[in-house]
Formats: sequence, C-alpha cells, structure tokens
Amino acid sequence: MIEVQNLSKCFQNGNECIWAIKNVSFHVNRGEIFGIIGLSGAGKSTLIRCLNRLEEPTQGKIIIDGVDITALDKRELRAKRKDIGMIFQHFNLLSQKTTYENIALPLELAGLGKKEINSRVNELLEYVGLRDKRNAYPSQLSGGQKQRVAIARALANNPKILLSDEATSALDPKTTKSILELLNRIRNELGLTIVMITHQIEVVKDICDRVAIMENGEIVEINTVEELFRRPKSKTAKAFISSLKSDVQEEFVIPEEFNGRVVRLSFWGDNAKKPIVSHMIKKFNIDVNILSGNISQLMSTSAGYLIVELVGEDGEIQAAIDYLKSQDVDVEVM
Ligand SMILES: Nc1ncnc2c1ncn2[C@@H]1O[C@H](COP(=O)(O)OP(=O)(O)OP(=O)(O)O)[C@@H](O)[C@H]1O
Repeated sequence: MIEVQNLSKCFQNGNECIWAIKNVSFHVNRGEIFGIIGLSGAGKSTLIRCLNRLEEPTQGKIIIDGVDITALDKRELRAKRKDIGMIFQHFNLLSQKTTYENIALPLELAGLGKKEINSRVNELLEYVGLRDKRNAYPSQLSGGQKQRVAIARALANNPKILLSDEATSALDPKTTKSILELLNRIRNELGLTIVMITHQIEVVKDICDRVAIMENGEIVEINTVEELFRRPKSKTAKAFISSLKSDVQEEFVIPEEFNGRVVRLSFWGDNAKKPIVSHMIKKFNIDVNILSGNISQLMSTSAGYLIVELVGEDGEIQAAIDYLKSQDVDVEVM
C-alpha cells in the first residue's frame, strides 16, 4: 500500500545540511496500523510529513497504491491528498468555526453541495460520537472531543490512509485509550491503513500491528509488536519496553550477584497465561527465585518475561531449561 524507498530529508541551514531523515526504507500493508516510534528529534514528524509531501523529501521515493507521489505535480498531488487524511497532536481545528463547520470544510473544498455536505457531516458526527456537539466551538470541547472532530474532518473525503502525528500525546491516558479504540474501529470497519508516529510505547502496545523504531533519522528496527515485546533487537526498543515497567526494572538484575543460574524467560500468546513455571518446579528438583517479571497485554495477544534464578544441581537445571524450551518458552541464560 505504502512503499518508502531510500527516503532522505535535508533541512538547509545556511551552507549546512541537517539530515532529519537518512536513507529510510519500509513498507506498510493495506489495512495495517503501522507505528513509528522514537525519541524527540529522531525525525518522526519529518518522516510522516514527507508521506503526503507536507514536507518535500530531498531524495527517495514514496509509492502509494502504485503511484510515486514524489513525482506528482501540484495539481496531481492535491488530488492524491484526498486519499490521505491526517490528524495532529494539537488538533489544528479552526477556532472560529463550529464542530459542524470544521468537518464540513474539506467537503466544501471538494466542491460538494450543501445537502450532500449536511448528510456526510451528520454521518461523521454520529460515527465519532459527537452529535450533541455539532454547534460547539473548539474552545468549548475537551481535548478528546477536539481530536474526534479532527478525526471526523480527516475522514470526510473517504481517504484510504490516515496519518496520525502524535494524535494522543496531548491527552490523558483514559482519553488516549478511547481515541485509540476509535482509530482501531476506523481500521476494522472502514478498512483504512493507518500510519502513526508516537513517542509513547503504550500506544504501540495497544494498537499497532508493526512498528519502526527511529533513531537519529534512521530506522534501526522494524518488527511486529509481538516480536518487539518478545525479542526487541535495538537498544532503543529495549529502552522503550523497559520504560513500560514502572514497578520492576529488568535492567537492574545482575546475574553475578546470584549463586544459581539466572535466566530470562520470554512467554507470549497462550504461553503467557499457562502455569508453565509451576509445572517446572513440580517436575524437577530445583528451587526458583523470581527476580523480575512482567506481562503486557498487546492488541491481539499477551507477551511477558520473567527473570528467575534456578538453584539446584546442574543436571536438574539443564533438564528444567530443556523442559521450558519444549513448552515453547524462549530461555536466555544471562
Ligand atoms: N524546519 C526545520 N528546519 C531545520 N531543522 C529541522 C526542521 N524540522 C525539523 N528539523 C530537525 O530535524 C530533526 C528531526 O526533527 P523531527 O521534528 O522530525 O523529530 P521528531 O522525532 O518528530 O521529534 P519531536 O517528537 O520532538 O517532534 C531534528 O534535529 C530537528 O531539529
């Protein structure tokens, strides 16, 4: 659906070139919710703004539904942009216009008649749950309501793609959940492909299918969210995941401080809910000392890890580890 090939973006600063995006390539499948996560300054905003050419790429290609949008002239680009809705962290609503008028705007620009506009806006108000706010001005709405207006406006022309630029960053956790639920519904019911940038790993965990990790203008890892939680590859991904665990810090376990064998067990899917460790203790003559652990509920599954110290005879410990592996648990001796 979206194919990004060797994309680079340079911001000219006098004679100097600041490379905000450096030779980035990835693809997004139709109907996918694709996250791009990174710390501040990683290049996320620049990257997502290149996808609809709000920012002009310096090098590379962006192919959407077979059309190279980097090769389009202004008129062709305007037409193509109808397929690409966008929402922003600070909503970008027009403060002098009501909810109704904000949502109607792209329809007016597309040249629709009053009657058609009225029926489409009503449909959208219903869809985002804001029927009773049609005459309210943005200043009379909560953050979550403003984002719903922005989402309705982005959907007005029936786009195929929705770009989300930190859409939940200004919202509290409960409102964030409700907006993410709405985005998921939009993907499932309307079949949109969603690309979202965020610095919140919670957002990735709750809604994304796959994620790209950005660092200094480069993508350092692309992974399914399940794999990301199960086996993060990059340092940045590991740091994001451990930042989720506010109560236990995996990083603080120092194996040398323990006499037994310290192992990290990774569970996912149904395994995260089975009493595999308890079975292991009953089956083998070993003691198990739990040092750290966490289970995360991902959108479609669970993933978790447990760091344990296994104490006992070498042969028993090895047999216990073999048993865990036979139960499809990843075992990493630390
Ligand atoms: N218009 C611009 N002119 C010059 N440099 C820019 C411009 N926009 C972004 N940059 C630089 O490009 C790099 C990437 O910025 P970008 O805003 O894309 O990062 P980000 O990951 O979205 O960060 P944040 O989450 O803080 O917005 C930064 O070093 C930034 O200073």
